[in-house]
Amino acid sequence: MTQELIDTMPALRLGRPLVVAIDGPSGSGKSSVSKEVARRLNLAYLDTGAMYRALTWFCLDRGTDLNDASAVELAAEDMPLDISTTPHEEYVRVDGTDVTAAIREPAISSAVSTVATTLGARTELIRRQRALIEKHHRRMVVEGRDITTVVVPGAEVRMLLTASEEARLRRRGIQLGGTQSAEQLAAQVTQRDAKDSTVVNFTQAADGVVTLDSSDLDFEETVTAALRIVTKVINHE
Ligand SMILES: Nc1ncnc2c1ncn2[C@@H]1O[C@H](COP(=O)(O)OP(=O)(O)O)[C@@H](O)[C@H]1O
Ligand SMILES: Nc1ccn([C@H]2C[C@H](O)[C@@H](COP(=O)(O)OP(=O)(O)O)O2)c(=O)n1
Repeated sequence: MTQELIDTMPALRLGRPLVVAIDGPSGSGKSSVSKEVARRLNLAYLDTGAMYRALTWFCLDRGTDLNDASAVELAAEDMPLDISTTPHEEYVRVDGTDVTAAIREPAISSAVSTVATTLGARTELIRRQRALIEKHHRRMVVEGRDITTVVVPGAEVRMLLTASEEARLRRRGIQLGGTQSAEQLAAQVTQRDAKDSTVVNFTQAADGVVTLDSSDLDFEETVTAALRIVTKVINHE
């Protein structure tokens, strides 16, 4: 299946730029699906949410007041961040400390929206995201909330991955090993999305952005549907 798809994509074989931008709400499957799409298409991969999470970890670690916008902006500029850009290995390091697991803790999930709604911090992280995309010669799957609209509006492929709220809460619950109550899950998914939506729109597809609703698809079906969208868009079908 993948090889057949790749054979129909001259843009992939010739090494031309191919940015696949994927946005969507929490629990829609962005990270897992984007990573698998990158693996199958042999592209680099960037999880921009992990950058906002790393900045939140950095601020909390050094005692920065998350409600002090200038301090958070300064922290964004100061943060020595080393993040994986391959779908084959996941790591996030801040000033040499491996924070890969720590940034997924509920404490970070509850604090990250405050950091992500600090506009100065966004400007700095977006600058770093664009630099990483250029470093990889614009051959990358990039996922987040504002990739299709702000970070790379000129991406070759732009996709909004959605799923019903019920599906997203269920998936996140399973992912966290059933450790979270319904209230905790709602705080980490629904309420966080509501707060994040105040600075970026990831609930409606912008012009030229293809919506993929994964509510009734399993993981493999979602990956296949995403690959079909890539093929279709770059082959101008
Ligand atoms: N289509 C799908 N059907 C069922 N589970 C899925 C699907 N897509 C993703 N998942 C699972 O849902 C969980 C949340 O996905 P994740 O990629 O972390 O979402 P996001 O990055 O959008 O928050 C993961 O455990 C993932 O394996
Ligand atoms: N491009 C992005 C990516 C993430 N964010 C924000 C929104 C989220 O609350 C946090 C963490 O993002 P992440 O993708 O890890 O969140 P989920 O695990 O999908 O719930 O960062 C953002 O504002 N812009």
